[in-house]
Amino acid sequence: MAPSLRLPARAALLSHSLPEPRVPRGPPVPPDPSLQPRTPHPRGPPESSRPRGLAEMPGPSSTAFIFELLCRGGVRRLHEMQVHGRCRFGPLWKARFGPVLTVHVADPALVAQVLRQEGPEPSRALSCPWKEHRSLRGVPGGLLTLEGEAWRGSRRVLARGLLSPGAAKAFAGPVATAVAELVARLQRLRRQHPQGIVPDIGIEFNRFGLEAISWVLFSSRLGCLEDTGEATEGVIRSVGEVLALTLVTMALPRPLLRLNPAPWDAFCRAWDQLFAFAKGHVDRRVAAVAAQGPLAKGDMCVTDLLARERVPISSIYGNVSELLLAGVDTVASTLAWSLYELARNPGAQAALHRDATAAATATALGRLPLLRAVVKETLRLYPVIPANARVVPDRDIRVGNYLLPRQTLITLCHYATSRDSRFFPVPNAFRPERWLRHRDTGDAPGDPGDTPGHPPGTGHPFASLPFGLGPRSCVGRRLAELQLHMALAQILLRFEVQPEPEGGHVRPMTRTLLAPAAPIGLRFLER
Ligand code: HEM
Repeated sequence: MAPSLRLPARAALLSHSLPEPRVPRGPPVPPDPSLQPRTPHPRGPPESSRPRGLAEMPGPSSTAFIFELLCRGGVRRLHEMQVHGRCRFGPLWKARFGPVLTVHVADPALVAQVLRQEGPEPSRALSCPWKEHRSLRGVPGGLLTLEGEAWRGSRRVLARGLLSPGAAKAFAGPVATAVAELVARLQRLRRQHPQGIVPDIGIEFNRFGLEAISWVLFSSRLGCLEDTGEATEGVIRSVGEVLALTLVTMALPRPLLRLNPAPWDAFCRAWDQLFAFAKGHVDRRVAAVAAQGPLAKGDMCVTDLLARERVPISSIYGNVSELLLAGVDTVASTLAWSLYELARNPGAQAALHRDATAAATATALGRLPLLRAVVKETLRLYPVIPANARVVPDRDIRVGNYLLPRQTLITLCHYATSRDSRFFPVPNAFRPERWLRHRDTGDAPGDPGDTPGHPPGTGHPFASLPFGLGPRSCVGRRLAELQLHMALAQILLRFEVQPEPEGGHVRPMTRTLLAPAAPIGLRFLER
């Protein structure tokens, strides 16, 4: 079990004493000019006694920022703009994203300050296109968009089903089947190519993500990984469109959006398709269970859990639609980046293959310290959610030298903090060993997962927070880690993975999530 998932413990951790940020130790940090903040503050910026107001905070002018976003492709480079913003303005700056003013926080100690002061019902946004879609259609949303008491009710049920210690066990069977189908598909695809190349592994991992999450949500076997699985491509496309259009619809000034409603219409259509798909499968499952009689606990999917708690059917639709969105590309991108890096780092791949071969059972496989370290390092370099958000609760809060008024939107710059050379020496290098202890014992207390993203000996506990933290953190974390660990281990047991000979360097791009900017092609050699 990943101890970091014990929610009450983590809530207590947040409200009382967070581990003091550690000053980086170890070898001197080679300078990385592109990533150096204007003023280095290993323990966070020093605070003056009288906090300043928002008006005094630095930041780009609104026109310059909008120009950068819309005319110079900045929406796709938002993650890089975090790094540039920190270099130019320091660890706190303000900018206008569309109609909304947001304060960027790009220092782990300041991220800790924000999270320490969030209330029991944290909010990520006052308004956003996803919420606008729900209110336009008059349908309830799910965990991603609900707030307050409604959020708390759904969160309680879903956390019990997805984050409790038994959750991973309950989903291990379906995930193992999906992994076996993925490996078989990779084998078929590699045989179709003279050099054993699969030209776009992202698509294959999207299919895997949808197959696994559909089983977990509604016990539906979709057959996404079979050769005839094209029927589900529409769902994958809809997820992609929602993600691609979210930031555009958010950043475009409202008058422009009214003049050219095409992006907004396409965005709503994509969400409608996801809701329709989810509704079909929820209805089918509810009818099947009604006909079949009471279920054993181990046979329950998320739809069953929500129905058992008498959650209204429209809220079940909203919740599973949003879980569907959250569960496909997140896992797929992380798998793609992990294999991309392992293909380019044959030493790490060979070490992981050695450990995986020696593991006697599937459980031992999932607990391999190096496997967990590979996933942590991948998520440090490519945090799926490069920027998270929080709304200041109903009172002003102090962050660094500034007093942020209630309801201010805060952008937590996770991409910038997780590539900060003060906390991760040679920050752009893939080095899973940063996360290993000398005598790493996997899941024992004190595992790096215990504190949020804290590599032993160097880092800062808030420098890499790929699943967020606190009561609003990722509810799918346990399921995601299960899928990532199982899929990576089985792929590496079966294949040696090499870069595509003609393939170049693939950069990340922001598409709401951080995704590969070009297809990742890899060569799979049978072991
Ligand atoms: C590598 C995979 C994943 C990563 C890195 C990831 C990351 C995140 C992050 C950073 C957040 C925001 C947390 C916060 O605000 O503190 C989040 C929220 C969420 N994630 Fe994930 N996620 C992943 C996979 C999944 C999966 C597989 C599911 C579905 C089962 C899922 C469902 C959700 C939901 C519903 C929320 C909103 C939680 C709430 O507001 O209460 N995620 N995720």
